[in-house]
Amino acid sequence: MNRTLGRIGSLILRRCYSIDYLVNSIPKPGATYTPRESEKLASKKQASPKKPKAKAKAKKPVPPSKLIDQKLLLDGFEPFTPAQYARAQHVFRAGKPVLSWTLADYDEIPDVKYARLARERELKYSNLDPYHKNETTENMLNSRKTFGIKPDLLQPLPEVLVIGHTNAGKSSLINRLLLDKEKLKRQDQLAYVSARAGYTKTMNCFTISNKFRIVDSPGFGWHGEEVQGKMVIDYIEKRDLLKMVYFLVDTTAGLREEDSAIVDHLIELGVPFSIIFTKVDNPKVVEELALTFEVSCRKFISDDNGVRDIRASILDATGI
Ligand SMILES: Nc1nc2c(ncn2[C@@H]2O[C@H](COP(=O)(O)OP(=O)(O)OP(=O)(O)O)[C@@H](O)[C@H]2O)c(=O)[nH]1
Ligand SMILES: [Mg+2]
Repeated sequence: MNRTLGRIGSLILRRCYSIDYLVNSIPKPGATYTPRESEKLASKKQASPKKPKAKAKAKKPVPPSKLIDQKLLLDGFEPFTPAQYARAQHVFRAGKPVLSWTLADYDEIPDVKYARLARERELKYSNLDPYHKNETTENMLNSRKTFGIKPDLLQPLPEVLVIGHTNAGKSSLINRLLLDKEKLKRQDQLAYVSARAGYTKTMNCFTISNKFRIVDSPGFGWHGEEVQGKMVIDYIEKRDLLKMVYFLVDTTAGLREEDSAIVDHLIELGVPFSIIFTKVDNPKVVEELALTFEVSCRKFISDDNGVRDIRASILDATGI
């Protein structure tokens, strides 16, 4: 376990994101928060009598996290330019997500299936002896028939995949990325969310504005099923269009053995991935997580900023 963590810290972890979902535990810009000891020392001058006042003001249903604070937000992620962020927000907000496919078998992905059927057809006609070949068979061979599949589905678009343990928050994240916050009611969800582990049973692919695709996946581990895992692994191993894997780690559960195994596999395959820490609205687990990751996971970002970062990252990864 330690070996894997070390590798994540030093080599692979391209970027850490965390999503504060549902509960707003992060002080909003302009809001007050309780400074940490290090900050107090750093800014002795500013330790003005205003602070107790500020403390008294901070009456929120959920107290601000000790680790996620304004300072961390400020020196948090700056990997993208303001223009990139703005563009990402625009693309996601204006984009119309469409469910393109929902499957439990890699070979049934429309373009994969099409390629297979086309190969089979070619084989069939190439085996015909010249005497039996006629114009019709030639036409069949060269035809761009889609075998009944909507041509749009065959259009190659860059894809990103969301994976993680069951209940890690994959479908929640996808909803959060694709829908406005106000629309996050159950009836408006694109990817169904449930407290029951193992809820998503298929890989579900959403196409956004015909530009790129985001794929939700069934979780592995507790209540996950082998056959579902096979499709996800097939997809990771074979899918040329895959540009980035977003690997979700539920901070309330910590990094599990299964997580380490998948991370190892991603490393072996050389598939680019980013880790997203979910459920960071519990300050206690965040504290533990920060201790575990120490250097590599110092920065936590708020709900909106987190979503903004991931959106920008998706555009970056897909080259949109
Ligand atoms: N507090 C909190 N709860 C969350 C967060 N993200 C997801 N949840 C909850 O966690 C549970 C599981 O969320 P899902 O999005 O269905 O998780 P999943 O990874 O898609 O799960 P499977 O489809 O079963 O693999 C739901 O009850 C969500 O409301 C978060 O950031 N904070
Ligand atoms: Mg799900």
